[in-house]
Amino acid sequence: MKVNQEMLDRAPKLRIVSNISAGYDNLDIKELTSRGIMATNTPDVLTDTTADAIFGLLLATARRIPELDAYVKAGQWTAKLPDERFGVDVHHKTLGIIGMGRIGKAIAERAHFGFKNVLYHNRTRNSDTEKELEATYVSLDDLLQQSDFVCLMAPLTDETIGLMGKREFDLMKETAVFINGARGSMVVEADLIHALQNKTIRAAGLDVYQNEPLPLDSPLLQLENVVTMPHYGSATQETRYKMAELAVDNLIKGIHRQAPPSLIDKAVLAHI
Ligand SMILES: NC(=O)C1=CN([C@@H]2O[C@H](COP(=O)(O)OP(=O)(O)OC[C@H]3O[C@@H](n4cnc5c(N)ncnc54)[C@H](O)[C@@H]3O)[C@@H](O)[C@H]2O)C=CC1
Ligand SMILES: O=C(O)C(=O)CO
Repeated sequence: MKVNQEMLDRAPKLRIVSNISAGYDNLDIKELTSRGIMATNTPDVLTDTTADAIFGLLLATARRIPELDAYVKAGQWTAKLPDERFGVDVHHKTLGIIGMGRIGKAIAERAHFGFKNVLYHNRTRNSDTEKELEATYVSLDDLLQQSDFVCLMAPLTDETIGLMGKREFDLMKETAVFINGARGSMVVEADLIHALQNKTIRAAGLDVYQNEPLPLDSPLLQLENVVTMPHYGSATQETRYKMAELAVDNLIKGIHRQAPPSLIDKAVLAHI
């Protein structure tokens, strides 16, 4: 839900907005802070769960697992699997991660022994991750040109909206797979669809979309080289419970005008 000026005008007594998600692109943080309203999110508790899901999406897309599951269940497996159904190797390839934050790093940990190289692009370099996981910092263009798998895991901001468009998909290898575990609006969806339809990239694994739930007339639903998930990254029973607990802790602290554990903009404390 968008929390913007119009909504805030209708809530003059509001003290805190407790978001149950790590991403907070739905919140106007500047406006909230200027009104002395705290804003919180639920990072960390969902990091490994989301990394598992996005890594699973990567494997499923490369090895076409959902398509082959449907093939077996439809009774089409009546002879040797035809070559056209084969997937592509993941091991000993190059993974490029855009946004080496908490979840990006957890994905890099999972890739460390399986991939040949992990490249990353981030707002700032992370020398600990470079040492620990032998990840290499590169420019965005180098990452797009060199990676066999490109995984988007940065936040949606004014800077990252539409980050992946025609120019970026054109830079990717024709054999590369694109994975989006971050936010749909970081991708110009029409350009992604064009790249997939024209096979200028091999495939995409998507957990997030420009419009959610994904509209039934989306061309993405017609493409064999797309694996979809329903914004599912953090969706396990255990993790959703931890997110709810953290959101409640944040809320109770905020109501009592105390600093919540995951306060997004600490500058707000000067206004309360
Ligand atoms: N698919 C899902 O279910 C989920 C999606 N998410 C999305 O993943 C995002 C990342 O989550 P975390 O890793 O917890 O956040 P984080 O804040 O730990 O990491 C984000 C990283 O992206 C980097 N970054 C920011 N702007 C960038 C830019 N222009 N180019 C490259 N890197 C940039 C930051 O420096 C930071 O290292 C969230 O903002 C949310 O949108 C988060 C959880 C679940
Ligand atoms: O936490 C987030 O940002 C999500 O996308 C859902 O868990």
